Amino acid sequence: MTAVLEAAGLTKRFGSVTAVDDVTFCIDEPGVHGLLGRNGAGKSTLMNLLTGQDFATAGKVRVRGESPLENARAIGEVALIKESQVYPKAYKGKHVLKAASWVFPHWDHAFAARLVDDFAAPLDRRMEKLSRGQRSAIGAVVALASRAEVTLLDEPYAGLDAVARQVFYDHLLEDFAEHPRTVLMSTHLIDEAADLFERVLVIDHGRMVIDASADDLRGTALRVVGRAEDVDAVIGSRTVLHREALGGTAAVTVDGADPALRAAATAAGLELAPVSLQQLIVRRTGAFAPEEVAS
Ligand SMILES: Nc1ncnc2c1ncn2[C@@H]1O[C@H](COP(=O)(O)OP(=O)(O)OP(=O)(O)O)[C@@H](O)[C@H]1O
Repeated sequence: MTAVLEAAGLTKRFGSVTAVDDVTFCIDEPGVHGLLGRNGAGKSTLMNLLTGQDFATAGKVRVRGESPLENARAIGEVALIKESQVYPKAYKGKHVLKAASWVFPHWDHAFAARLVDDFAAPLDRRMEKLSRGQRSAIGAVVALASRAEVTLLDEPYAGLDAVARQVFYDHLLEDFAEHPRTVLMSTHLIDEAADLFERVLVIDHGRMVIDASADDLRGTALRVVGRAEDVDAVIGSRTVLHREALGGTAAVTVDGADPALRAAATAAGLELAPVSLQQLIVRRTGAFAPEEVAS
């Protein structure tokens, strides 16, 4: 089966900055996936490479088995929605939607009209005059109504308020259920979007540091809370991702959530709590020191 998105040894350097560093991954099933990482980690650069908007310094990228740089036929099957999108000067929202309806063969006009209402997207004003949230609203309409087989969303709703973001999540899940496709979305609002993700790719200093199913990932860490001495005895030599201490009490996030740890913690009367995807990624990427990358 041909992979939908594939990168092998993908590298992009801008002078002395390695924005994407030897990244390899393969997505071969429809699903909504997260591309996460800190500011400057390389997410936008990776998305630009995946959509042929930039050239790789080294490595290979394939979208539905073909190079995005050479495959003009695939243009309507791959959508990249990004906050930094530049529009022709005279373009209004209605022009953006009209152009999108020409480019994307699966464009759904009725769905687009419903989305315009739900996001209160202004269609008759120039794009350059719109607020950040209004521009995001137009982007959200294109992201959803295009129904492109491969949809890359680079912080698509950065300007949207909480209500509009929830509208976006609801529409994405509902429409995805009826029209399965591959969606790769970058966001900094990890906890908010976490339930959407089947798989999570985390990039740090250009390197892919996590590529796992969201469920598996959540099960890889545990927070153990209680008397500091008891907590330390139970966690033993396991890797500590984070530690908070107050008086004699400690709350320790441990890398590893094996049954032995759970049993020992329960027997010691310690409190066990799951670690959210956001906490886990913050702990893992926070602990990823630049020296480790260089070595
Ligand atoms: N055109 C460019 N010229 C020089 N450096 C660049 C260019 N584009 C990106 N970079 C650098 O590459 C690195 C990765 O940037 P990128 O925009 O991909 O990060 P990001 O993960 O999308 O960040 P953010 O979450 O802040 O949007 C950064 O150090 C950035 O400064």
